[in-house]
Amino acid sequence: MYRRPEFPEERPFMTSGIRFKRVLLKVSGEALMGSQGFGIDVTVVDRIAGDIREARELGADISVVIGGGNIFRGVAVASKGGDRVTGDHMGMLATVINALALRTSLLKIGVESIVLSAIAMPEICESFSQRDALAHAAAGRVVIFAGGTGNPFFTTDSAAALRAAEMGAEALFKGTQVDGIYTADPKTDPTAVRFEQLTHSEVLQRGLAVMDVAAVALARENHIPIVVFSIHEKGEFARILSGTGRATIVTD
Ligand SMILES: Nc1ncnc2c1ncn2[C@@H]1O[C@H](COP(=O)(O)OP(=O)(O)O)[C@@H](O)[C@H]1O
Ligand SMILES: O=c1ccn([C@@H]2O[C@H](COP(=O)(O)OP(=O)(O)O)[C@@H](O)[C@H]2O)c(=O)[nH]1
Repeated sequence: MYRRPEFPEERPFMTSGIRFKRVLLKVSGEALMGSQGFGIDVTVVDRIAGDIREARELGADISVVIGGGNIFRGVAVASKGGDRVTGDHMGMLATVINALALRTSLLKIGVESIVLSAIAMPEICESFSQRDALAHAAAGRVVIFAGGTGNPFFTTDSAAALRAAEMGAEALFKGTQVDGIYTADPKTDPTAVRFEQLTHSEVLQRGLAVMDVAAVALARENHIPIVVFSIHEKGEFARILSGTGRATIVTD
């Protein structure tokens, strides 16, 4: 039977009325490029950092897994006949660049945070261990997980489900380009209809491709709800935590 790990110094549950106290936020890499089409738009990163601060002020403990799609995806190498593993290594390095940008934006607004990378690069940031991650979270820091799972052939969605389980998160928030899960990809199918609520099994059975299968299966196994929402809407993260806001919630 899976048991949620406890923080070393568990803080009392705040009576702030939020839906989830301990949250893992997955931030899409693609979202960070804003309208530029590539790389990092600092104004977007600053805005997302502000959203994280706002959610913390509601009483939520937040940790973050950050994507890398604004800079590099491994499939881009593989699709041109290159080596997938090398491409994935490049993609994982991209997530570290994004993590450093987010930490910079959080520090600017007075939110203490730390980058823990699944790939050791001690001159740049700390290396991931569950023990350290829990200790930093207990000390009130926003833990930013970089480097995905540290393994090729995975995605940062899978890393988000993995870290959510390791952190004992009560929910995995996927902040992405769309405001929920639809019957089909709303970017390509204008007739797609949005769901308010689904089960993990329904997401998998219907082949709803907003998140990869491995990530949804891992969240299902560990009974972690998934909340899909638009990372582009300022303040939406806090609104959903408060019980309003627009999202699709995936539960057991
Ligand atoms: N059934 C669906 N409902 C919602 N979005 C979907 C669906 N199928 C595909 N998508 C697409 O999945 C995208 C999110 O996945 P992905 O590109 O991996 O995002 P991220 O960069 O946030 O990890 C959405 O932007 C959307 O275009
Ligand atoms: O555990 C992981 C996580 C990510 N990646 C690589 O890093 C890239 C960027 O991550 P992702 O595509 O998940 O970023 P996002 O879609 O969230 O921007 C991926 O395409 C993979 O090449 C990987 O190899 N292993």
